Amino acid sequence: MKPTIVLVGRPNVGKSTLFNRLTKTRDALVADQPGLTRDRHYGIGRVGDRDYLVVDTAGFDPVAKDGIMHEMARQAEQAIAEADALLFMVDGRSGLTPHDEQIAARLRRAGRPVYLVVNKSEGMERTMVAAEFHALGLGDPLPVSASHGEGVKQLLDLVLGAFPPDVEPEEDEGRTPRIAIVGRPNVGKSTFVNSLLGEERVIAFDMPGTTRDAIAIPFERDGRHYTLIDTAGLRRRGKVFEAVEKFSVIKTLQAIEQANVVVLVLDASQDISDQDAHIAGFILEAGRALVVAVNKWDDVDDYRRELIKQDLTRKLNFLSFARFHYISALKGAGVAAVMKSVDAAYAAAMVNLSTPRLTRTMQAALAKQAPPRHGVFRPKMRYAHQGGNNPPVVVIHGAALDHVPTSYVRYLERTFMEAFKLQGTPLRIQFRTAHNPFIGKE
Ligand SMILES: Nc1nc2c(ncn2[C@@H]2O[C@H](COP(=O)(O)OP(=O)(O)OP(=O)(O)O)[C@@H](O)[C@H]2O)c(=O)[nH]1
Ligand SMILES: Nc1nc2c(ncn2[C@@H]2O[C@H](COP(=O)(O)OP(=O)(O)OP(=O)(O)O)[C@@H](O)[C@H]2O)c(=O)[nH]1
Repeated sequence: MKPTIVLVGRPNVGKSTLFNRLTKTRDALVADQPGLTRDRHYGIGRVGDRDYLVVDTAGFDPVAKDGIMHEMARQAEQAIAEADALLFMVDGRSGLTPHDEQIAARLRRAGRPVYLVVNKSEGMERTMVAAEFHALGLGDPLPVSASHGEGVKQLLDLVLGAFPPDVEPEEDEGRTPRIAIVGRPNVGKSTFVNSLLGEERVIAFDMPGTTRDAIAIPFERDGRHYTLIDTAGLRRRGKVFEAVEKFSVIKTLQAIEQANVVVLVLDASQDISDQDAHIAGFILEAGRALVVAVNKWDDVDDYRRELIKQDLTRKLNFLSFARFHYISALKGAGVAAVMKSVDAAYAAAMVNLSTPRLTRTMQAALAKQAPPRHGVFRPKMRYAHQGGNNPPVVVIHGAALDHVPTSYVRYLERTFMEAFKLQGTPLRIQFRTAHNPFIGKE
């Protein structure tokens, strides 16, 4: 499970600046997807081989009692409650303020590890910066400069060092697909889960409750085994499951990270919102296989159906690798079709691609359309092999591969996906440039 790091501090101390630095996307090519807008408050980060989630509680103000400030405070409270580590940011240039003291008082009661981060401390004497903030009683002040990047690596090492290493579960053949059903509030997730699990067998359903891990519900459908990653603390009441917790972005993101296949539920009776697009963006960034279920199809007329299809094309074009289904969870219509696509997407995400076939496919693509020259360099691609699953990673070896344009990478992605008939999973390409002086010479 990825640790969740939550940034707290009064306005203007540099939270967004640190957030941006901590979530510089792990994969620059993903960030280049047309139409993908990143959420400004929730992000995925990586240092070395460790992933983590970052939440920026911009606007957190424990003093605000009403209006929009109150709503933001409520969201910040939820984030604090779900945090694994809290980074309390203060401003080393303006010094300690009463507002800082109020926030500190709140955080001392949070029952979570708090790191006191003194920002804007570039060019300042370390002991000087730290001195006055010691008074907050939150341990050693940690000087950083978010805008210059100083001290950020050390901070991350300290914070992440407190968590056990994240061991990815072995993806052997005997494993069952892990599925997460996600979507914004009220789109019909619980209804979908009930339709899915209702008449099917739920195998031994125990709830640990105390572990950090999300609850997993094993079930069987048409003779196949799956594990449902729960996003909202589903509890069984009689024959149906219902959510016992409010919608949680953090739990949604963690479920996405832990799943093999994500079912993104959308509401056909509403326009695609920023929140839908942000959740979709995370699924892509996390590299998860995906099936989109456009729900409440029973509730909309032909005109509305046409509109929602246009809206989907316009706003979620970057999900074109996924299969879309138009369903009614309430009537159970389309749920079986969604599960067929889940199976196909899982198979695609876990595919084994042989080196000779990958290399042949790559060579055919090169023959059809060569990568463009970059200055005096002509990229040379020698061979390809598979570098991972979920998503499948194709590693291409060669020379002068640093400047292959995004459009060409997309062309290669499409070529591999079509050649191997991969449906429902994104595919990543990585380049390895050999530093052998003889490679790349004509
Ligand atoms: N000198 C210096 N300035 C910084 C540093 N980090 C951020 N700033 C500046 O501080 C100002 C506020 O930064 P933001 O990241 O927007 O602060 P914030 O805490 O997100 O503010 P809110 O969104 O209002 O909560 C900006 O002008 C930044 O350029 C730093 O390390 N050193
Ligand atoms: N017409 C119609 N209504 C539906 C359908 N699916 C769900 N609903 C209704 O939409 C509302 C929300 O459904 P839920 O399943 O509770 O939605 P949710 O996404 O789990 O909501 P949260 O728990 O708030 O995240 C309920 O009133 C459902 O009856 C559908 O296929 N058609």
